Amino acid sequence: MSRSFTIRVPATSANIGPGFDVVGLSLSLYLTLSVTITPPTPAAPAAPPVLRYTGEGAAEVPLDAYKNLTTRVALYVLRCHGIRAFPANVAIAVANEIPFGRGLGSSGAAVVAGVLLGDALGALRLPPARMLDFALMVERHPDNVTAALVGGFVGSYLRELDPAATEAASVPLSEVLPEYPPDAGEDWGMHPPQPPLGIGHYVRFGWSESIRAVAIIPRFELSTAKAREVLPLSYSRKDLVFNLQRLAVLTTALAQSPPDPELIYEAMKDRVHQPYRKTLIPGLPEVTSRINPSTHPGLLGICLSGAGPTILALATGGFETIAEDARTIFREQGIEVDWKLLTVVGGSEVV
Ligand SMILES: Nc1ncnc2c1ncn2[C@@H]1O[C@H](COP(=O)(O)OP(=O)(O)OP(=O)(O)O)[C@@H](O)[C@H]1O
Ligand SMILES: N[C@@H](CCO)C(=O)O
Repeated sequence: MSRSFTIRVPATSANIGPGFDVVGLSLSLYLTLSVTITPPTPAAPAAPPVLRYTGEGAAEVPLDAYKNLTTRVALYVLRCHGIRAFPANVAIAVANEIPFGRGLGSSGAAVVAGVLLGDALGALRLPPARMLDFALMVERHPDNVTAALVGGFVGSYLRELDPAATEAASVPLSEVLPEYPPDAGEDWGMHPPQPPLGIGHYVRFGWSESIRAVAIIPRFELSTAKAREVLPLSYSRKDLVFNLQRLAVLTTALAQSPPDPELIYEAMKDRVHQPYRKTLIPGLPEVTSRINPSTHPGLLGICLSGAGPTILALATGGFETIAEDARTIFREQGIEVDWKLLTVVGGSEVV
């Protein structure tokens, strides 16, 4: 008897202005994996996983299960539990709505989908906290993966680990997710580094039902790695206090009904990452200053989504005007955009 299940993981927007590497929001675009496992028969003998892929990223994503990010994460989870290989005859049809490298958490979704896939294929029944540990061994900042896993508006921190656990959690990614060579022997990669217990901890904040997210998505990719390279290693006390003050207010202000635009617009300003990323995203300062609650009724606040280049506008109305005016500002810089009106959704599901 064949077995089928579906994994659905939402897009996410990290930071929301001042909450760099801390807060994330799950949004209504999905990475969906439809998985079927068929037991081998004499007519259909055991075969390695077959991946099919449609939607965002289809032209560039590897379909070899030993190279694809999601299936490599699944294999990492399986091997950490002593399971050498994928079950025979696994077919995975991926449908992806989350654009790659735009600041909408595509890699976080792929990693979370991989953890859920490994858990389901190995019948491991890992609790969510342990799943988060596995996701954090691959994507080292917690904001996207936590929101993608548990859903909603979420804040998270990484626990301070003892020296042994710190070492375990800081092994190079190439050791966690090795490129499985085609000629690898049976035992190759069988002893990957185990995640320490309880790396990430989170809390879900309230969210006002009236708030929607307008994602203004430039038609170019910006890798998170590149957008992190431009950030300084240290910050002034003034800039850190600027962000802490705003983040403390923002986490409660977005739950209030009705939400207060004056409070939220100021609370979504940032001095930790956006000022440095403007060199990679022409038009960023203009969009976030020229679109404000005075010029655009309904707007609450506006920020870079994750590492960019997407801009996230939180609003209770005036969505189309906000998006079209952002389009005009980006066009002045020679950048074309698409936009989507999104809602805040629940976390990942396996059904
Ligand atoms: N569904 C997927 N399957 C396989 N690989 C993926 C998938 N989604 C994303 N990736 C990989 O992740 C890369 C994008 O990750 P990156 O961290 O640079 O951006 P992002 O996650 O979209 O943005 P951000 O982290 O700022 O929200 C892609 O180029 C691709 O290599
Ligand atoms: N907090 C991360 C999110 C990337 O998805 C960053 O801004 O680099």
